[in-house]
Amino acid sequence: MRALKSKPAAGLHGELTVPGDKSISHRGIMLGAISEGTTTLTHFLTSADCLSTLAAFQQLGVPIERQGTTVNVHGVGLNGLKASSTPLDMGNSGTTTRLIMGLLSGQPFSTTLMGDASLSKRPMKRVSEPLATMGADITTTDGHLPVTIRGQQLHGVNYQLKVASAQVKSALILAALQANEPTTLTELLPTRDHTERMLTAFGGEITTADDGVTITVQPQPHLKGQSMTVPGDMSSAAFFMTAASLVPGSEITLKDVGLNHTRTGLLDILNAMGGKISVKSQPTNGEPIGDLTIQTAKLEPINIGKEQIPAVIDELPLVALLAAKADGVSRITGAEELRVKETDRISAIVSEFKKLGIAIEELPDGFVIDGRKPWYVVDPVLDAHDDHRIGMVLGIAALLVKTPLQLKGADSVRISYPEFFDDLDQLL
Ligand SMILES: O=C(O)C1=C[C@@H](OP(=O)(O)O)[C@@H](O)[C@H](O)C1
Ligand SMILES: C=C(OP(=O)(O)O)C(=O)O
Repeated sequence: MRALKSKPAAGLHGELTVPGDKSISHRGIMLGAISEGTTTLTHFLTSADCLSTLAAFQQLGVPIERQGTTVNVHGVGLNGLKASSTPLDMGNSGTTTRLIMGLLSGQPFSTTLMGDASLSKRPMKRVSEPLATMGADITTTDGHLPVTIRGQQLHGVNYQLKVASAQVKSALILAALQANEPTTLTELLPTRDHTERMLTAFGGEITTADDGVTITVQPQPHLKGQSMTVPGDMSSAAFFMTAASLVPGSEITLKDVGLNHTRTGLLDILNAMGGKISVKSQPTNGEPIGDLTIQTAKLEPINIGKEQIPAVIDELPLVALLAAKADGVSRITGAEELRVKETDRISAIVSEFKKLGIAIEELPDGFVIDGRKPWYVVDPVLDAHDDHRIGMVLGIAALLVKTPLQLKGADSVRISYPEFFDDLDQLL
């Protein structure tokens, strides 16, 4: 149980560089592993999820060294991975599991993947079924982990995705590299495009049509290792963007945050709600980055629907918190994907917010929140539901009440942001 900091007298102040992006850190290891030559990643995210990816590739025979947040991946090429004699442990990481399923579908050996209790409840058929259309041979346990992948020669397909998911898309892209002909994927909505951008940088041939959702991947067994600095994770910066917007008297600057447009939904939402944010973009030749300065603002309510969800999927618990202090009723719909994350995030947010007396109503695919109703603490013991993002949003919510609150499962922050509570303290 962790005692959470309650309402700070003087708001949040100061400058912070948040840890590296989780999605990009995972992909850096994976693309580095299947490339020729060394890939150096600086500002790599050393959270439990990314370390699950790092350990899995070591087990597949890839030499990888890490010193702090610098990682050297000595690529073995697409034909150099080795079978693991024991199952690969995916820990808590959906991204590791689904992307590896795509990659290993085309390898000349079998692999079994397992994971923790939360990951073992998450759906895997969304990946195994589309991969099967390419000739993959994957057995799941009732659609869940453990999963066994028996590598096959894959063929190219023309496939329409059934969920708006960057993990499913990326699994198919990694499989398509190993197919005997090109693959065309059509997304339901554009989702984060780090795999596409990074694959291009590593020498792959992948194009996205002007419609933003049709992606063509050429088979490409030869990729070349790259050096890259991982941008700060927008999904981690989001906690402090929300805190500074809501806690009176705040002004903070977040340095070198990734500003890829497929990830900046929270920035757009905060702007639409009347948030005070200034963005100083920096020139880069890779992923866009910049510094964000955020001041406290009086917020208007917002309506968010399905089209806006992918660019803010991991920040929706924070959108709920912003709505819980906005001057009116906000409605978030089209977010049923939240039910299949580390926990059912819709039900977790509703039950934890109700402990704070927040006027929130659960919908099958989102929530309705009346920010005009005053909060009152009904139960001071909050629960992270074994979900890092729920734990962190509750750590921010505590800054908005005077009553001391406790958090069960605060250790869950290790999954994406081990230094979260220390970094928050720095700004208080
Ligand atoms: O591709 C990725 O790196 C991720 C994609 C998203 O998941 P889905 O693809 O399941 O939406 C996101 O929620 C997750 O945190 C990371
Ligand atoms: C859903 C998340 O990650 P993953 O799917 O990789 O477990 C997340 O980080 O919020």
